[in-house]
Amino acid sequence: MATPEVRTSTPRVTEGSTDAGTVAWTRAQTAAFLGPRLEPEQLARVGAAFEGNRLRGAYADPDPTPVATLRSWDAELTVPGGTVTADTITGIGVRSTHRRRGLTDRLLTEDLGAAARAGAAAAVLTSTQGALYERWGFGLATRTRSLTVDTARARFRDPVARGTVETVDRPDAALALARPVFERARRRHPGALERLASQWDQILVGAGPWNGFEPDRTRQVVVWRDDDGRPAGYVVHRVEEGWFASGAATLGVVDLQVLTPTAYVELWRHLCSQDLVGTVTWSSASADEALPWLLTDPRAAVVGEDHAMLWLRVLDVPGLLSARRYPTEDALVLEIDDPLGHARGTWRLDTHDRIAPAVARTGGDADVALSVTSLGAVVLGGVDPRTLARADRLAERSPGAAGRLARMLAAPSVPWNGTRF
Ligand SMILES: CC(=O)SCCNC(=O)CCNC(=O)[C@H](O)C(C)(C)COP(=O)(O)OP(=O)(O)OC[C@H]1O[C@@H](n2cnc3c(N)ncnc32)[C@H](O)[C@@H]1OP(=O)(O)O
Repeated sequence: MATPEVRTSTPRVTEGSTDAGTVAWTRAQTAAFLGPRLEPEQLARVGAAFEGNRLRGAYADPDPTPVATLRSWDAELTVPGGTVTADTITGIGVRSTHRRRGLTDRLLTEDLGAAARAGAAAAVLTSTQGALYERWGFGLATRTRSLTVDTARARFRDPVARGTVETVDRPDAALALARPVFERARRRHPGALERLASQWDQILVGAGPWNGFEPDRTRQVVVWRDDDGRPAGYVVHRVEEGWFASGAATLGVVDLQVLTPTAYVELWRHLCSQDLVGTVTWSSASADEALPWLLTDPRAAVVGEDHAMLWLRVLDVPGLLSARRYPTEDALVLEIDDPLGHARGTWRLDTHDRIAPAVARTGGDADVALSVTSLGAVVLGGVDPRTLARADRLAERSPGAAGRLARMLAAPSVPWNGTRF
C-alpha cells in the first residue's frame, strides 16, 4: 500500500456552504472519534466552526477522505505573569483500518515543526489517553479536580448575599457579557487558553460537529453584577439528571469564571439555592477551589477525582521562559533533551531582572538535566521539580538545584485550564 501523503488545508465557506475538502476531513475525524454521521446540512456548517484553523490530513489518493486527521490553531496561552502563542492541537484521529502505522507520528511531527517555524513558543493539547503524547515531548501541565455539592447541606458562612444575579437567555447576549469576563479571568490562570468562537458555541449552546450541532436545551447562563452593575462573573450550567424521578436534579457546571472573590461566592450561592436541585457537580474545577472553605460544613462540597487536562510541549525555550515571570532571583543552567530537537540544548535561565528574565544558550555545566516532557510539566508551576526528581524524571546535577528550580518556577496561582478541546 502506498504511503499516504500529508496535506494541510483551511476551511472555506462559499454562500453558506463548506468546501468539499473540509467536509471530507470532518467526516474522517468524526468517524475516528466514533461520532455521529453528519447530514449534509450539518456538514454545511462545519466550515464556520473551523474558521481559521489548520486542517491536516493524511490522504491515500485518490480517496478524497483522509485516513488520518489533525486540527490546530494559534491561541494565547497564559503563563505566570504573561502570555505566549501556543499551537493548539485537537482532532487527532486515524481511520480504524490505518492505525499503528505511524500516521499520527507524521501528522504531529509536521504540525509541531510548522508551529516552531511560525514562532509558537509551545504546543498544547488535551488527550483522550494518558500514555500517548509524552513520546512527542508533551508534559502534563495542568490538572482539574471534580467538585460535587450537596445543596441541602450547603450553608454559606457569610449568610448575606451581595450584588445581583441575572439569567441571560439569548446566546449572543450571554456571549457579550461572558466573553469580557473570561478575557480578564483567563490571564490570571497559568494554563488558560484564549477561546475560538466555536468553543464559545460549545460552552454556551452545547452545539458542534461532535453532536450534529444539536443544542443542549437545558443550558443556562447566569451573570453576577457588583453593586455598580458591572459583570464580574458568570456560570454556565446544564441539567445532568432531571428532577422528575427523584425530585432533586443534578446541575452540571460547564464553565464558571470570576473576577472577584465575591462573584465566586455569589455564583455558588445561586447554584446551591435552586429549587428542584439536590446536587451541583463540576468536573473541570481547579485543584484549589475555595468552595469548601466558604461553607459552614465543608463536607457539603466533596472534592473528588483529579484529571489530566492540559499537556504542554515546549517549542521555543527562550520564547517561553522569558515570557513568564519568576518569584525568586536566581540563575540556573538547564540541560534539555528533546528527540525532535526544538528545545534541545543547555540553557542558562537568569531571573535576577524580575521584569526581563534572560535565557540564553550556554556551554556551562548544567545544574538540572531534564527531558522536554518534564520541562512541559514544570514550566507553568503545576508540579514541583523535586517530585519529578524523585520519579527519576529530572536529574539534579548541582546540590539543591531542583529546590531552587521549584522556587523559581512557583506560580502565583495553581495552573488551571477549564476548557477541554
Ligand atoms: C489531541 C487529541 O486529539 S487526543 C485524541 C486521540 N484520538 C483518539 O483517541 C481517536 C481514536 N484513536 C486513534 O485515532 C488512533 O489510534 C490514535 C490517534 C490514538 C493513534 O494513531 P496511530 O496513527 O495509530 O499512532 P501511530 O501509529 O503514529 O503511533 C505512534 C506511537 O504511539 C503509540 N500509540 C498509538 N496509539 C496508542 C495508544 N492508544 N496508547 C499508547 N500508545 C499508543 C504507538 O505504539 C507508537 O509508538 P512507537 O513509536 O513506540 O511504536
